[in-house]
Order: sequence, then structure tokens, then C-alpha cells
Amino acid sequence: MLKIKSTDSNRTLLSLDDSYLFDDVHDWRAQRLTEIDLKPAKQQLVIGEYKNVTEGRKVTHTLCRSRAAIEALQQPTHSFTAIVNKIRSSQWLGVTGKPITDVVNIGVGGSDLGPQMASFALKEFDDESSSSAVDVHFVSSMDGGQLYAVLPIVDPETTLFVIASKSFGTIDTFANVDTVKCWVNHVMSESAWLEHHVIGVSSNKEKMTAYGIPEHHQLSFDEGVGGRFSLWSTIGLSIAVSIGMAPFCKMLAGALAVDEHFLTVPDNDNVPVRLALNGVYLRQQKGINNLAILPYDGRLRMLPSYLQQLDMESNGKQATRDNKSLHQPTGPILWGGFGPNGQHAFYQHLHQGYDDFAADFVLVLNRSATRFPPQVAASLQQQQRLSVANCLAHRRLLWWGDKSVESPRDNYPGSHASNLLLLDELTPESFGALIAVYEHKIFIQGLLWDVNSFDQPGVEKGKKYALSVLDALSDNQSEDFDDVTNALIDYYRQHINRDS
Ligand SMILES: O=P(O)(O)OC[C@H]1O[C@](O)(CO)[C@@H](O)[C@@H]1O
Repeated sequence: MLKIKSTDSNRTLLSLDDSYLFDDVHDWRAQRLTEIDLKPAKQQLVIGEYKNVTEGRKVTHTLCRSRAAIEALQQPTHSFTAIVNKIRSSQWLGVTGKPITDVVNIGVGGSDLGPQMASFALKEFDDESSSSAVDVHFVSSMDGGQLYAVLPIVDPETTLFVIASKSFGTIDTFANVDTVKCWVNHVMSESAWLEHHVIGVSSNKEKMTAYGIPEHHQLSFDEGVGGRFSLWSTIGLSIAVSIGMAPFCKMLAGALAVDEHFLTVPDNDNVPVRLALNGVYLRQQKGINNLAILPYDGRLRMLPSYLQQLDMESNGKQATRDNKSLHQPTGPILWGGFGPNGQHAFYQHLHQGYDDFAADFVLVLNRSATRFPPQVAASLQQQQRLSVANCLAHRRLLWWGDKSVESPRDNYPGSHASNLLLLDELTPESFGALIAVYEHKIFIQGLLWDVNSFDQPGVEKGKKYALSVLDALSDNQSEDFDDVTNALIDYYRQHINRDS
């Protein structure tokens, strides 16, 4: 098994078992490694010098978790740290003088998925020495469906809104903010709300200022930090409010351990490089176009959605870095779900359906549960063992299959390749390592496929299309789309008129 160690001890943070792959993978990997020198690009990425060619800037998310960055965050006077501590210690007061009890993070994509996943996964590590009475909520969807659920359970006088948006211009986010403004306006003026109940997090300071967010409530971050790589930056505010600064810094340290491993360990034993090569091999050599992410720990239940953005927005492309057409497939379709629940839902298809897939199992071996009385902790540990057994059993059946009974109904074809990512324990540090491993895996795959993993032109194109349909819906504009869309716009107009 390949291993990644902690930066400050010999503790293993993450191990990789990739034995369940086809035999020719060894030669194929070795051959690929002779064809490409990954070292310069790896070095550039870790020191924040790698170029995002289409957007004309450097890629800098690794700098958010450098030793210097972590040390700076450990100072109570650091602006991010000071804000986190003020909220967690009930010293941030709302306009009527009451302490803040709820924080609502309004953001979408990278400004939502990473913070939400980490806050949920690490909740039990909430730092006791700086404990918090604050509840953190997440609102992302443009339809207001999540806001609809959150507003009734929070109080405008004691709620702080974090407007998290790298661009500070995403329509989804500001649609939610507009509704919040209507919701608070019977209690306070807009300027009082902005002064006492809002923090802006963005790489665009000018836009935060223009929006009316006071300078001292703005948290900025570098433009070179891509949205899907931004949980390490000030976008991680809601994570730090949920768990406290010490665990937040541990999460960064786990990612730093991966950066060091990535740079120093030879490619063949390098966990992100190995995962990247395995993935390219499965996609190109075996024609497998999808990867199931199957975490066997409920705390990691958001991992598949998070990795969907990280991987598919990075490598779902058909153009090379210098804008030539690619004639080979790139990143796979990612999907998945919490493994133990998936066993009672979609695993039937995995075991006996026709379709090919590869899988990443993510398994946590121990659960200390020290915050519970010993009997409860022991019972939780037993549950973890049950989960380990199920993960290993299903992975084995998916690979080896079972044809021992001669009946089509009892035929389990097997040959479904998988990686197993093992965490000895889920901690902020091992969690940070897990996420950074996937970041670097995707980076290496981008190099091997020759795509720019740091832009998302397809997403931008979709946004433009949506704006013109929005105009047509709102302004009764003349119809100039295709027949189907025109008819649906018409249908919408008729129904919205009748209802209003
Ligand atoms: O943080 P922002 O600028 O609001 O963007 C949100 C998300 O939108 C995207 O640009 C895609 O629409 C993602 O890359 C990004 O994480």
C-alpha cells in the first residue's frame, strides 16, 4: 500500500490500495512515466507558479495551505482568525445588540460544496477550547428552495450572512441575497444589515465595496484560487466558524502533507500520481467512462458531489491547452453516493448490471468517539467495523465476481476495477489530505490529457444562454430560440399570467 504521512509525525494520514486493477496496468503506468516529466509542473503547482493559460493567471490554491499561511492564521490578530473567534465567542453582536447565533453561508459551486462538505464531515472536531454556540447553514440553489427552509428557523436579529462568491457576481447567490434583504427589511435598514449582519468573501474587493460591504467585513482571497479549489482560502470561513481555528489549521496541514508528498515521493509511489495514472488507464485503455465515488462513512456523504465539481469542471473538456481539438476522451463522469446506503439502492446494478464502471472506495478504519461515554464509543466502533466489513466484501465481489453457482441469476461477473483510499481515522488532518490527493490527481490527469484543468468555458456558455432565456421570460421579448424552447417560454408566460 502507498502511504502519506503527517508533516509533524510519522502518523499515516492516508493509504492507497490499488491491487484490484487489470494486470497490464503496471507496464502501462511504467511506460507513461517514461514519456512525461511531471516534475516541473508539480513544482510550479506547489509554489503557486503554474499557469492557467486561458484565464492568464497563476494557480495559487496551494499557497493557502503553505507553512507560512498556516502560521499566519494561528495569530489571533489575523483578520480571518479574528472574525472567526469573534463569531464563535458570541462577541459579534447584531444591530439590536444580541449575539449572533446563526451563520448562513450563501454561495454556490466551490463557494458552497467544499465549505458545506467539510463543516459536515468535521463537526465532531469542533474545538472544545473555543466552543461555539453558533449554527451554520448553507444556501446555494437559485430557486430559493434552501432559503425557504432556513429562513423560518433563524432570527434576523441574530443571524450573520456570509456572501461567499469568488466573482461576487454569480446570479444564483445574489438571487438568494435579494430575498434575504426583503426578509430582513421589516426589522432593520439595508445599511444596518450590511454593517452588522453581512460578511463578504470574494477575490473581487471592488465589487464587495460597491455592494456596500464595509471594508472591515470583507475577506478577500487571491484571484488565482479557483472556485473549486477555494475551501482552503477565506471561502473556508464557514468551516472555521463550525469547527474553530485549530481544527481548520489542521485541515490545511493535512493538505500541506499531501503537497510535500506530491513533490518528494517518486512518481510510481506517489499517491495522487498513481491515482491519476490508474484513472487515465481505465478511461483510455479500458474505455470505462465513469467513476463511482463510494465513501463508507456517513460524515463523508457529500464527497461525491464535491468531487463531481472538482473533476468534471476541471477535466470535462475537448480542447488542448493550446486550443487544438482532442481526439481522445478526457475526464470521466463522476457519480456515487454513501456506500452503505448505496448497497441498499444502486449496488444491485453494480454487481449484476451490464454497464462498466470503475470505483473509488473511501474507508475510515477507526472511530475514537472520545466525546461519548465508553459504552457508546465502543458501540460506535463496532458500527465502524461493520462498515469496514461491508466495504471490503463488496469491493471484493465487484472485482472477483462469483460464478460458483451455475445459474444466470447467481452470476456475478466481477472485473470492476477499484481504488481503495484508507484513512486510519477521519480527522481534520486526514480529511484535508484526502481532498488534496484528489486535487493533485485531477491536476496530473489534466497534464496527461493536455487540457487546462483551471477554466470552465462550458459553464460560462451555459450562464450566457440562461441570461437570454431569462430576458425572454421577463420581458415578453420576441422569440428567437429553437421551436421547443420558444413553445416552453410561451407555456411559461401563459401559466405565470394566469397564476398571478
Ligand atoms: O464563487 P462564484 O464566483 O460565485 O462562483 C461559483 C461557482 O460558479 C462556477 O464558476 C461555475 O458556474 C464555479 O467554478 C464556481 O465555483
